[in-house]
Amino acid sequence: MELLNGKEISGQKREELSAEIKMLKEDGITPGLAVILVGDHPASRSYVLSKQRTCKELGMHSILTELPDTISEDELLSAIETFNRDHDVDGILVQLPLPSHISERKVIEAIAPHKDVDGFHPLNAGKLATGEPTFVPCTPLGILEMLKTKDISIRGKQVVVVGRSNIVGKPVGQLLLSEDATVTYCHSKTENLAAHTKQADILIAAAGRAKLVSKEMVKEGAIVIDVGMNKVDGKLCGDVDFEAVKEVAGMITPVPGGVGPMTITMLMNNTVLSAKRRKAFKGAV
Ligand SMILES: Nc1nc2c(c(=O)[nH]1)N[C@@H](CN(C=O)c1ccc(C(=O)N[C@@H](CCC(=O)O)C(=O)O)cc1)CN2
Repeated sequence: MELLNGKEISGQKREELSAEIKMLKEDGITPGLAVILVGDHPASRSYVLSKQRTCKELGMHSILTELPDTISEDELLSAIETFNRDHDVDGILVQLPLPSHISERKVIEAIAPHKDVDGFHPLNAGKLATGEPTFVPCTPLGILEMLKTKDISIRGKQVVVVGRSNIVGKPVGQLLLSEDATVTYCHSKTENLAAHTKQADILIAAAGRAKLVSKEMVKEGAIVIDVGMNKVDGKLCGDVDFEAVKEVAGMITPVPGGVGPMTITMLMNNTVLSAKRRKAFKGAV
């Protein structure tokens, strides 16, 4: 079994991005990311600070707007609008989840699609589904980056995705379909889950249920990607029973240190992509 080390792969990708950012800055463009955090959810705060820190390390411009969880939906929408109009901002994201009185859909739809570096706007989700170039959500893009870095072949392979969220499950299946995989989606209503997962050459667990995937559900030699972030007895654990599954998997991502670090790196990737588009646009006018 080989461990798919997200920190290591992330580090390599960040070096590439750093060189691209240097070139953009030489042309007078500093990639800029605006992050909006609503409320004081400790995990969200820690992810947001990590995004800011990574921007700084890579020499990018970063703005953090913190808003109280009592903020109205309209006030949040107008904060987004300010960044939509700011020419120094290439990427905008609102950290999820949001308080229950705010519509996630309205918030995502308020972000200008050309600055939607999370890739959650329906226009960008539609482009991904129809195979057009677009911002791909960061966790799915990070998974693809890991597979490609490790020269894991995708074409014709059986990919089973457990989970159907708009952030991970659906887009990762679409992304790997565009890489010519044969994709099966499973979810909480799937009958005989193990019969499906056992077929997987690449198994992606993104259901949000601790240790859902047991050793018996995995084919010998399979690539197992764990997207789960569950807290059990105060300890972070994935959707895969890591200790047992590592005995049968060919390669496996740990939690922490697997897919998580890739998510933030691919956010930087998408912001750099957006800045490159700004540069191309500037050159064209
Ligand atoms: N607007 C968004 N909101 C959320 C997203 C997102 O992509 N956009 N994804 C998640 C949270 N997230 C990034 O925002 C994220 C989650 C986890 C990690 C990570 O590196 N995890 C570490 C462990 C961290 C820990 O100890 O708690 C790991 O797996 O090694 C990075 C980013 C939901 N919201």
